[in-house]
Amino acid sequence: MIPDRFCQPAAPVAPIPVTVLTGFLGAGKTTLLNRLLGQGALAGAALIVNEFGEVGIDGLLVEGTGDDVVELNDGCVCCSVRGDLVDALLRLGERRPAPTRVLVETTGLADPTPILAALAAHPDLLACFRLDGVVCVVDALAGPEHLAHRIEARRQAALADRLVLTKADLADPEPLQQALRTLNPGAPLVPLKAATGPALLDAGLRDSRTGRLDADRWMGADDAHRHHHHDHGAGHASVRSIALRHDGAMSWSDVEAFLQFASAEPGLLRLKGLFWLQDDDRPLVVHGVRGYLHPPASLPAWPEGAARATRLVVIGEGLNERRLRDLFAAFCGAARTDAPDRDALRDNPLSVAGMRF
Ligand SMILES: Nc1nc2c(ncn2[C@@H]2O[C@H](COP(=O)(O)OP(=O)(O)OP(=O)(O)O)[C@@H](O)[C@H]2O)c(=O)[nH]1
Repeated sequence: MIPDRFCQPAAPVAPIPVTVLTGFLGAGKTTLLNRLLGQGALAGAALIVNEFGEVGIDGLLVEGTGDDVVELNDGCVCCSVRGDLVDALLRLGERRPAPTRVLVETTGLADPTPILAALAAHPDLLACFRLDGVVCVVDALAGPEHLAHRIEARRQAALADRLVLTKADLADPEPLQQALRTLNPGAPLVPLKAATGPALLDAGLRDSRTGRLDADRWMGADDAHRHHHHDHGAGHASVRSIALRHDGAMSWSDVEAFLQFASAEPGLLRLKGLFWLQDDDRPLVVHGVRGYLHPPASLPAWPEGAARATRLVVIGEGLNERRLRDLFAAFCGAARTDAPDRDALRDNPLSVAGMRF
């Protein structure tokens, strides 16, 4: 059984979903934001717009939002103004009526991971907010170049739950689509013209409008493709996502041990997954950012229509895919002949280091 400390009681007030909108410089984040505002998809939402420079230009470009735009200028949310971001979120959390959603637009150079880490680990933020998803805007014109040469651009795209493709009118989008399929095959790719609230928001495990659990939306539906994905572009493939799946139930101690090893993997940026446990018919949701593992939480039941299976997505930089797969296989009881099994790993945790590189 899972220790009680991991079973979270139902929150008395529904946490406010937070969407992180990211994308490299000039990719079209503000354009997308204005499109969503024009459609009314962000009614009742509050926006936090971050940009470099003392004068908040983006705040002026966001149309018709009145008081609900908080500008964080002169720094980047992922580093110098992270404290300001936390303060801005906490103030929004105290507002009554509470915003229906908060959308944080990052600067084009931001690494979204520290923002996700703050949402996962800051106790006051955890009480009011939940990360709904990361939307990343990528442009067909400059995107392939940025993905090839800028680590920030690759991080943003790899961490995304939804990718929005812009400037397909200016350049053939095929090279960009190919690069994204390698980097993050699980995230749906939505053309700007088709970008709507339903296509981009509510990317979390629970649909905020219906309260329904939807594992496919959360994990990215293209599981099969990702499962069989191999590293094609060795030169620039250092940031990427890896999917793991096991169709049998696992013991809690195996899950715990696997998570301990996996969250210590160098280069880990994000880990999300559902575990099927032997002694518990409720799925266990796990969410990790960098080395921090959010306390696993049991859902009341399996999402309707979802097959019972353990499914994980691991996103990271320079991840050792082979070692991760071997670790996962070991704790699923399916160790490969030339890799240590779960008992060997438990007896001698250092043997992880000895696994193939
Ligand atoms: N032709 C064309 N232009 C676009 C498209 N999407 C965005 N743009 C233009 O690209 C420029 C940059 O778009 P923004 O929305 O300001 O990009 P951003 O990501 O917010 O930019 P930064 O805040 O500087 O990082 C603007 O001139 C947009 O009008 C598109 O799909 N097609």
